[in-house]
Amino acid sequence: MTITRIVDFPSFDESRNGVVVMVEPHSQSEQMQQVVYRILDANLDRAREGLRIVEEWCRFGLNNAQFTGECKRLRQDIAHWHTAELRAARDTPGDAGTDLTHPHEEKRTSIKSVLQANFCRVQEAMRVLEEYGKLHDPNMGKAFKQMRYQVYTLESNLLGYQRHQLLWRSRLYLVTSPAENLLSTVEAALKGGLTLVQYRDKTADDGVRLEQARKLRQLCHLYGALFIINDRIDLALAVDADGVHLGQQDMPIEIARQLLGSHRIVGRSTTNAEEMQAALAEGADYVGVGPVYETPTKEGKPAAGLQYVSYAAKNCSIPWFAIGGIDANNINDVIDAGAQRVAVVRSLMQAEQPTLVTQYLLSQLNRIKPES
Ligand SMILES: Cc1ncc(COP(=O)(O)OP(=O)(O)O)c(N)n1
Ligand SMILES: Cc1ncsc1CCOP(=O)(O)O
Ligand SMILES: [Mg+2]
Repeated sequence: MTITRIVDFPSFDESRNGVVVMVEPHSQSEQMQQVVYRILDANLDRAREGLRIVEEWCRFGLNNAQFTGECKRLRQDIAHWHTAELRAARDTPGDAGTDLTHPHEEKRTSIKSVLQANFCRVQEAMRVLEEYGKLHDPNMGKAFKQMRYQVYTLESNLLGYQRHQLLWRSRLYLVTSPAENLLSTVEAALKGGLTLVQYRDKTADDGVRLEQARKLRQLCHLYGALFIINDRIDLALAVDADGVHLGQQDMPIEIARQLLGSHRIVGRSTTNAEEMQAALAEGADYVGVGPVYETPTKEGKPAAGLQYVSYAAKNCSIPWFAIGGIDANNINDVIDAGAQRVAVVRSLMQAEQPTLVTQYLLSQLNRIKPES
């Protein structure tokens, strides 16, 4: 081991595999400045790279000029701070952190997890830039604080946008009923192409509901499907669901919005024209239309009939799902009355082969041209 000079920062001595490094006779403050520059340089790169990854999805995946533009502008703002002075401090071979990866970095299961990980990376880097930036230039701390909040807003807007896009694309909606094989049935339907699931259990204890909702949310997100909770805003928040479904006897939409914000989905049941107009005026994201036929799943509730389906087809400007007694035998009658989307309970929950039934129902619904 060669020791030329004891420096003021022990970490400098230990930074290269235990070998004490030759240190130029810099002053303590010059050495400290180099360390800060290296931190800033590394985190400026990290923030720009993370944003670039998000930007590529906004551009090629979503084809969305607004989100792409926001990512690009943020990258340019970051680049403005990446001066030659900071770049000159780079010392990649001497950086003990370059080989370190987290197991999660190797394993991303969906676009969503790629985006989440990279938003997190950008936000962390910006927090570092905010704190260490203050030592370099007082304006740098302020600038990165603002940018970090802009990134939080971008993330939340992007998530909300993707949720609503998927809602509009969804043609089939599974509303669950209590079952021993709840998870495997839902998974089988997801394998058939289902993209929208509502957890509905009117009798279980909250502990059970919480556990099942958590598992279902994870499962749905693994398959890229939306996960909605029936009736309970608190449960939707507790499990970070994509939204809530509220009936006429449940919470007002306005309260749901206050609690869930605009990025989560709020659905409303409607049985007649008046309820539909109210749901539209109150800002529902989608409505249930039915029961189309009488059904044991909603014992005692009179059928609204196919006339109401036709009314919805002519008058509803948001996604709407015909519900109640719909199965593989009568789905084409419902489609002929004007439905482009349907919700079912028994047809899938009691199916022997939920994957095949999902595929069949979707094949019928996908024959209809999407609304312009
Ligand atoms: C998609 C969809 N439409 C209607 C309903 C019924 O909701 P609600 O009237 O609140 O009755 P319950 O489901 O709570 O018994 C629904 N759940 N989903
Ligand atoms: C929850 C609900 N709301 C109106 S009809 C209905 C139940 C539909 O169940 P099924 O598809 O088994 O007839
Ligand atoms: Mg309800």
